[in-house]
Amino acid sequence: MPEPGSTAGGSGEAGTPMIQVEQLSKIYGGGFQALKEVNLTIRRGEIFALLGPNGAGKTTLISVICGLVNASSGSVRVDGFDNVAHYREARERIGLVPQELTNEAFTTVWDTVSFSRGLFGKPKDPAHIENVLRALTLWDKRDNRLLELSGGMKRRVLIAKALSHNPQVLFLDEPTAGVDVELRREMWEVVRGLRDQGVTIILTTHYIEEAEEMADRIGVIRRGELVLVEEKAALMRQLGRKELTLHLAVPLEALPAALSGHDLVLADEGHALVYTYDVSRQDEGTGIAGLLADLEATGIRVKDLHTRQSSLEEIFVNLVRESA
Ligand SMILES: Nc1ncnc2c1ncn2[C@@H]1O[C@H](COP(=O)(O)OP(=O)(O)OP(=O)(O)O)[C@@H](O)[C@H]1O
Repeated sequence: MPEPGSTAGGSGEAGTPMIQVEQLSKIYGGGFQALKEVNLTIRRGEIFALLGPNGAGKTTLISVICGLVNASSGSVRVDGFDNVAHYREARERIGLVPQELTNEAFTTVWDTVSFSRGLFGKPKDPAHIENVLRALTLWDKRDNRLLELSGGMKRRVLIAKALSHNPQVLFLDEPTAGVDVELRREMWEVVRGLRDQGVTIILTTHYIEEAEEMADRIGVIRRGELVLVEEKAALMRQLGRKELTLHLAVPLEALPAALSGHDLVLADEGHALVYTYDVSRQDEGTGIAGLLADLEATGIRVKDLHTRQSSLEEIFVNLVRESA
């Protein structure tokens, strides 16, 4: 690992991790362990979704990475810089979007975003602030006071503030908590646009739909432990199960013994058979051919059939249940 300040440290080189978390633990004052030996590498330019139930440790993890909460043990590097020994270098690479605006109702959009940049000791850069406001379609509102803005615009102001000092990585803590569907989609567009401009994005969410829609990779945290980190597509493939529903021409009262070797359930008051199989085992065969042959041999006629892939939501629920 390059030492901070060396040629590789903070070089923004493609291929080097944006964030590296090693053996990170956090025990709060009262003795509660909120993080347990978390290891996590965030790649440059990805959208990483940290998913977990209430109280799992999501906010604690991002707070420690951002240097707002001290770790009990372990380390965090941001662009190669240790976030304790080289706090300043690490922190200036990070933008943090909190859930709500605080007490700035009478400030204008322009002033609040410019002020945020100043907090990082960065020289004024009106051209950059203009770019940020334009990218977030806030330019026309630059002279409006925050209290005059809609909920969606306020959320975009939070992002503009976090981007004001040119961070390379943006943390969004529950970016769409409590917002309507339309605004949620608008936020997703904004986040995708930022990723397209090269910003690494880490978001925490309760909404599986949000992770499914947005993320390149997904981490699932539960009781302070990172129980899974996986490419979204691979997660869907590996853990996804598919269901084949066979609608029967003549309803069955019970499952015939001849079919007991298959993973079948009688449904829809005997009008359907539901067969479940692992998508990941498709290479070895799904067992569907054998099932259809056995159905024919038993004289069961199938009227219609359809398949359904389980959603990330089901995968997530199963995962959390399994690690309970
Ligand atoms: N300052 C603190 N002192 C003691 N315990 C804390 C403190 N902050 C958080 N905790 C506890 O640590 C655990 C993790 O909290 P955290 O806020 O990180 O969870 P979260 O996953 O972000 O939850 P949510 O989705 O509800 O925001 C919780 O049990 C919480 O009560």
